[in-house]
Amino acid sequence: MTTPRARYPHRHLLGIEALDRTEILSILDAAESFFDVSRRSVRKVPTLRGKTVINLFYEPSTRTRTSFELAGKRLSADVINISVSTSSAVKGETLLDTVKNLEAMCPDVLVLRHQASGAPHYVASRTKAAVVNAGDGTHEHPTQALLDAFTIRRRKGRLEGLVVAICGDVLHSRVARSNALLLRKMGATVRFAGPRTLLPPAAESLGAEVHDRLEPALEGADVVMMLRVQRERLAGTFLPSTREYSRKFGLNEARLALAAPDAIVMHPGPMNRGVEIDPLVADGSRSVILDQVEAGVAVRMAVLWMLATEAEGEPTAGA
Ligand SMILES: N[C@@H](CC(=O)O)C(=O)O
Ligand SMILES: NC(=O)OP(=O)(O)O
Repeated sequence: MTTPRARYPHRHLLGIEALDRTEILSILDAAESFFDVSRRSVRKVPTLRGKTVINLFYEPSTRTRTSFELAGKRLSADVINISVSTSSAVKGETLLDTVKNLEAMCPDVLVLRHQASGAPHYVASRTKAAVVNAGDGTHEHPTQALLDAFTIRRRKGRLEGLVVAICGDVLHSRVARSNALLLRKMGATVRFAGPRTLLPPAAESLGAEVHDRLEPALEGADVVMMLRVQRERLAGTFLPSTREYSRKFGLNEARLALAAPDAIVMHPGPMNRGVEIDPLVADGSRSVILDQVEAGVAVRMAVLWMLATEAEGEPTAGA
């Protein structure tokens, strides 16, 4: 297996905001080279033998935590998972104390999900380990945007010039924010759509068109990305009722017909079936939702490889 030489001059992966186009392409190309190993079409590789990855998750996760674990294991790293509900955080230990204690065990990479926006940035400036943001509050989820870009590029052959509609609870979505940043850097057009109460006030600053109805955003779109209503972050009444939300903002087959004939449907998961997406669409022939999950392992392999080998100079993968 050969992996392209990486161009990734950062010590951490905290957000898409700090990456340029070449660095994004570098990660996507490295992920391509790891794809066969990630799918187990090829035996695992010894690239990160002797390295340690710690997954520290303060919020629930199925896809991100599992795929970081698999990614590390397929690269032969030692991977430790810490679920905060069974850690000493429940006894009152602070985030920084937890990180300092983990650091004493010499991890190379710390993968952190936290409910506070900015938590990975705070930790990154206080630890020797490379930090990966696995989702911080309503801020960023960079590896999700990278795996989404990987999935789109595989299906469409490019990112540049595509029209991507990102629909639903944009306000609370770190996925929407990271995707908008990445897609704009790669030359795609981004449209946000959702009820006014779930659209961020500064959406235009992300370079996105903003619509308070789904239909104009879907018109001719190449990619339709639906978002979950993040009830855990709703601090008040943002929605009249789930039924009305689904009637006005749910993606069904009739609405999907407004998009380009070869449009693909995405969702970062977890889905609320029957709320933001009709099961017929979620399981339909245009859905690439499980391809996104599959891509997550290859993309996270690329990210771990770049960060864990960064200290040793320009990385080239072992095989
Ligand atoms: N799983 C994604 C999206 C979601 O939860 O709706 C996240 O953690 O941001
Ligand atoms: N897409 C995503 O981040 O899923 P999880 O919350 O299950 O990790």
